[in-house]
Amino acid sequence: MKVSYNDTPTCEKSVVTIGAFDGLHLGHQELIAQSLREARRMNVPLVVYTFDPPPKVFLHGQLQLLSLDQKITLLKQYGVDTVIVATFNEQFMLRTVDEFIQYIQKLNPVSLWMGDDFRFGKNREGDVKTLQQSFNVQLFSKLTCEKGIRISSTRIRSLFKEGNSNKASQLLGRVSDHTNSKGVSVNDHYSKV
Ligand SMILES: Cc1cc2nc3c(=O)[nH]c(=O)nc-3n(C[C@H](O)[C@H](O)[C@H](O)COP(=O)(O)O)c2cc1C
Ligand SMILES: Nc1ncnc2c1ncn2[C@@H]1O[C@H](COP(=O)(O)OP(=O)(O)OP(=O)(O)O)[C@@H](O)[C@H]1O
Repeated sequence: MKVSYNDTPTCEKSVVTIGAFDGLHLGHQELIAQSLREARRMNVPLVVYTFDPPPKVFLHGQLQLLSLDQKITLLKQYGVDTVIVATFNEQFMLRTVDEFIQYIQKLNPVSLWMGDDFRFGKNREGDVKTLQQSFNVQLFSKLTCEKGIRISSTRIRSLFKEGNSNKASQLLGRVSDHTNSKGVSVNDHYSKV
């Protein structure tokens, strides 16, 4: 797997998915598995474009579920071909919708895979409709738990804060414990992924 930091390589063709993917929970895993199936069907690489730190960690000081190294290790295990890591900071946030679209265009995506709530660009001005003007966007239905509640990084962070690491681990699809004071994950066991 290739990892590219703060640089968007040029691809002849690709399938792309974009997001913070903090925790790489069961919903993220489904989205990546579906994107990977499509990439294999089209015989093109799967590119995951992600942010470090996750925007909600940078902007709102939320608990970080996975370090960058852990996220990269898992993405490799899932069979992703290329990961692009964008350092998320004040400077990156100023990039406009058009600038970001130009970066993604370098990947020549045959399709972009994401949930319908994806936002991007300065002041979060871009959304899925904006992307649809330039790309073939495949919207992915949100995976829910058995009670019908959407699985999200936010929900998993809350579960850890409540001390419910069993339920959090269930939604992550692997055993994980967040017991240190900085909220950086410890004791992650990848064997179940
Ligand atoms: C080029 C770019 C600029 C962004 N600028 C902002 C911003 O000004 N304010 C903000 O709250 N989020 C900003 N974001 C973060 C997005 O709102 C969002 O968190 C990110 O695209 C990840 O999507 P996800 O949270 O669905 O994984 C920006 C994202 C990108 C790609
Ligand atoms: N439960 C889910 N099922 C399928 N796709 C999901 C699910 N949750 C998020 N996604 C998708 O994964 C990509 C990355 O999402 P993101 O990193 O914002 O996850 P999140 O769980 O919504 O995080 P947060 O709760 O911090 O907003 C987006 O395209 C998003 O729509």
